[in-house]
Parts: sequence; structure tokens; C-alpha cells
Amino acid sequence: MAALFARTSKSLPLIAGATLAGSAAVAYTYSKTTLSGHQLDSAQNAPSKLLTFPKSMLFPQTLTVTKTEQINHDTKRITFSLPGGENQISGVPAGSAILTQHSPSGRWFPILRPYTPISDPSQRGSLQLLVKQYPGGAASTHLHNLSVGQTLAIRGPLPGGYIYSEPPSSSSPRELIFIAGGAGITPIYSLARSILLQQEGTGNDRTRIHLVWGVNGARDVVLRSELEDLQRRSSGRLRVTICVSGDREEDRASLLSSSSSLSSDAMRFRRGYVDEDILGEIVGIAKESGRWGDDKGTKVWLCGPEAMEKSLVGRGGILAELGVDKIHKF
Ligand SMILES: Cc1cc2nc3c(=O)[nH]c(=O)nc-3n(C[C@H](O)[C@H](O)[C@H](O)COP(=O)(O)OP(=O)(O)OC[C@H]3O[C@@H](n4cnc5c(N)ncnc54)[C@H](O)[C@@H]3O)c2cc1C
Repeated sequence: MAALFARTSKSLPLIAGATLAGSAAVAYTYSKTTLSGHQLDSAQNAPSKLLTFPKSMLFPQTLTVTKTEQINHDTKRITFSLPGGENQISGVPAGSAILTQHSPSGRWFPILRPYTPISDPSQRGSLQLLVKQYPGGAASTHLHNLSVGQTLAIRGPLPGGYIYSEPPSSSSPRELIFIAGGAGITPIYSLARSILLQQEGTGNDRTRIHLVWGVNGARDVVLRSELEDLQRRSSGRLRVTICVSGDREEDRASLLSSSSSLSSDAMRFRRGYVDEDILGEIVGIAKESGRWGDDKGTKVWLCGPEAMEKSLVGRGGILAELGVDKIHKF
């Protein structure tokens, strides 16, 4: 998942470091993604794009921190301004990641890590990351320590984001199944937003997204108001089920008292892992659409930790048992 680079010497000239970082970023890209089956989008009516693969993979761009918000016990939302100001957009396709880059002292190679912007790709002048801090985490700690006015080098976009290029479906319902685990919500949210708002307000799209999200505790539920906003703006075509696996008493209390303005059908909480019960229910709804199967447009996306992938994907995994023929992984 993350690229770590060995400590060697700090005496090499900067130019060599920059070249190596560029090469490392490109190498990272090709080692972590396959281009086949993925499509890159291009932002429409965009003023100018900050990031264009592969140019901005080789030459890092500099963002400036304009805001940092601690949104729960371990996660920060960090807002950056783009170097070109309001005349620029990030151009990072929905669901795609960028690479952050920083060089701790004493390291020859910089540390590069992928993060998926949660801001709209066509948002002018700024970009937002949602960063969960891991104990001892090199990049996440660096990002959490950034304060307003400081800068961050980024490269990208990684060509691994899935762009859902099928036209909106007005004639028949189409069900998409999105499965996220923990911090894996960022690409899933970004992609869901781009699909659901394609035809905002026109009523011309009957695509529905069933999002199942596994978290350890209620305190790990981030982006809640953003998901609720998306539900409203997409006329309820997004259904969210949050599976809380931890058994902390405060999770139970906070779930029971959770006051959403939406119906419980639109956002509901369950106890336990993302399991065959909940996935079976959703696959059942999708099968009723009459368009079951990846080639018919009923796609399944997954972004979660290794343990989750292990239980869901592959021979004998829950999804295979439920008849899912293809799973798109971030
Ligand atoms: C395509 C892609 C997009 C991503 N987008 C985001 C994003 O939007 N927001 C975000 O917060 N993260 C995201 N990540 C994860 C991110 O890239 C880093 O892996 C993460 O922040 C940890 O990096 P680090 O340098 O802080 O930790 P490291 O220094 O690499 O690791 C430090 C410690 O943390 C543990 N650790 C690292 N990653 C995990 C993990 N996923 N689960 C459990 N323990 C872990 C390690 O085992 C180690 O003990 C994304 C990853 C990928 C592949």
C-alpha cells in the first residue's frame, strides 16, 4: 500500500534527489496500478489543471495549507490552495489518488504516499485531503503536523481511479455496490459523488449506489454530513449502511442516539462486520434490477484494509459466494 524508501545518504546533490523522486513516483505508479480497464477522465470546462499525468508525476507541484480541522480522534481534514489560485483546478479524477512527498532529515529518498482528495475535481483554487493518522506513521504524522501557511509537494494523479464512464441510466434502474473499510471511504465517497451528481436535479438518472462501510467504532464515521448532503442532492439514490464492529459502550450509545434528518432507510447503522447478511441483502436488491453482472453495469467497488479484502474477495470469499463476478479494487 505504501511506498517506503530506504535511508542512505543525505549528501547527494538535490538534482539527483529530485530526479530519483520523479522516477520513484513513476515507478510507484506503475507498480501499484494497471492502466488496463481504467479510464482517465478530464475535467470539463476546467480553467487549467494542476495535475496532469505523467507530467506532474515527474515534476512535483506545491500546495499551501489554508486550513486544518481535527474531525475526530485520529483524522484531519486539510485544505490546500493550488499554486494557480482560482484559475486552477486539481484535475484529479474522482476516486484517483495523488502522491504526497516529504523528505525527513537524514533520508536520501523522500517518502511518498497516496491520498485521495475528497474535494470535487473541478473545485477552483483548492484541494482537500482527509488524513487518518497511524501511530508512528511517516506520512500521516507529517501531514497532521502541517499548519496554515506551510507547503506540501504532491505528484500525480495516479492513474488508478475508476472513472465510471457509462452514461446515466434513465430507462432502467442500475445498482452499484460500493464497499469501504475505515479510511477506504475517501475514494468511495469521491467516486459516488461524481456518479450521483452527473445529472443533478434532472431526474434523468436512475443509477443507485448501495454503500456499505465497515468501521471500528462510531467515532470513526467521518464525512457523515457530506454523505447526507449527497443523499439529499441525489434524491435518495445513495443508500448507506454503516457496520460498526467494535463493542465499545460509547459506540452503542452514540449509534442509538444518532440523530439523522434522513430516514433510517437512507442511512442505517448495524453492529458487526461487513458480512454475508448485509451483502446478501444488497446483492439481492441488485439482482432484482434485471441487470445483474459487471458487463451489464451492476458494478462492485471495494476499498478497505487487507483483512476485509481477504474475507470478501477471491475464491471462497463472501462476494464470490454471492455470485459477484468481478470486483473493482482501489
Ligand atoms: C490509493 C490509496 C489511497 C489512499 N487514500 C488515503 C486517504 O485519502 N486518506 C488516508 O488517511 N489514507 C489514505 N491511504 C493510505 C495512505 O496512503 C497511507 O498508507 C497511510 O496514511 C499510512 O501511511 P504512513 O506513512 O502514515 O504510515 P507508515 O509509516 O507507512 O506505517 C506506520 C504504521 O501504521 C500502520 N499502517 C499503515 N497503513 C495502515 C493501514 N491502512 N491500516 C492499518 N495500519 C496501517 C503500519 O503497519 C505501521 O505500523 C490511501 C492508500 C492508497 C493505496
